[in-house]
Amino acid sequence: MDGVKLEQKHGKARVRVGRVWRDAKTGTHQFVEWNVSISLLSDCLSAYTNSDNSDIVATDTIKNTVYVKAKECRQQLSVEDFAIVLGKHFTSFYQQVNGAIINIVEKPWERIHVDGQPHEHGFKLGSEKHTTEVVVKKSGALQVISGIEGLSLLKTTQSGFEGFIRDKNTMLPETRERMLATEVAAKWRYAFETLPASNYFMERYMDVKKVLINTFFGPAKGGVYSPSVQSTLYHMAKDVLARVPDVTSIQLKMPNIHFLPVNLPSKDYPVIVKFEDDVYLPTDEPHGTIEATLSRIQSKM
Ligand SMILES: O=c1[nH]c(=O)c2[nH]c(=O)[nH]c2[nH]1
Repeated sequence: MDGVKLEQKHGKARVRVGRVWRDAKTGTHQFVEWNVSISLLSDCLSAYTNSDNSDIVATDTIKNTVYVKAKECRQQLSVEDFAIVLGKHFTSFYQQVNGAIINIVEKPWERIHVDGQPHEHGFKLGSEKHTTEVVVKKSGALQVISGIEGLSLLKTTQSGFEGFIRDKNTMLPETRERMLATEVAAKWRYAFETLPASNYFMERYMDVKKVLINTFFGPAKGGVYSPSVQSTLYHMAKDVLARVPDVTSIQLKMPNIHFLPVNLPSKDYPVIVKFEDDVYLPTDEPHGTIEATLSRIQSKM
């Protein structure tokens, strides 16, 4: 049809795979669980316009390929490296495929310790998740975004919020003493040109996570004062760019999860509960939404 433009992609979402690697010498097992979503950018327009499926990679084949490639990876690898393996396969194996977008979320299985000893084959579920989005072009060009989801952080003091706009709808009192709680979701982009060495992505993930946590809390003794979620978020992003040189930009989403002071006044008695920075009502809804992206000049997120 004249005067219209068709843009399309297809793939398979939420392909779940668990992979065990067994070391026969030591008896130690490694384990990961991944949730993989794949979108292919391919020349299959006639499937849409002419009922001709001859250029389609079936989404069922896409799903099977996840298991084939998981089997072929003989050593444990990061979500980023597995996404690159998949993206390279689809863009090089199929003439029709010009690009592949791979998203993976890793479930946080952690090795269990029994009597202080790492268990050979026992794991328990942790909290925050390691994520990635990799775009592979037919030329082999790569874009890698890594991320962390569900990093729940809370401090019981060293947080306040003052000096904001006051109008007829404002009830919130100013304070220099409150709880600060959030569930950090971060995504960051890398600057590398060529494929990095193995372990690179795991190491950078640990680096970024450590900076986010250290900057949120400050020193173990005394902490650091937060004048707002916005300010703390900015310092966290700035410290990641300062301390992890390969990261060119970072996006942080930090909901402000409120802990409301509990005051129970009474008509008949002096007061039932008087708030003294001690008893709170934890709430999920509603929550503040605060997010920002910090980039080195000339990089894009
Ligand atoms: O750190 C905060 N930032 C806000 O934008 C905000 N708004 C609000 O009601 N409380 C807070 N706290």
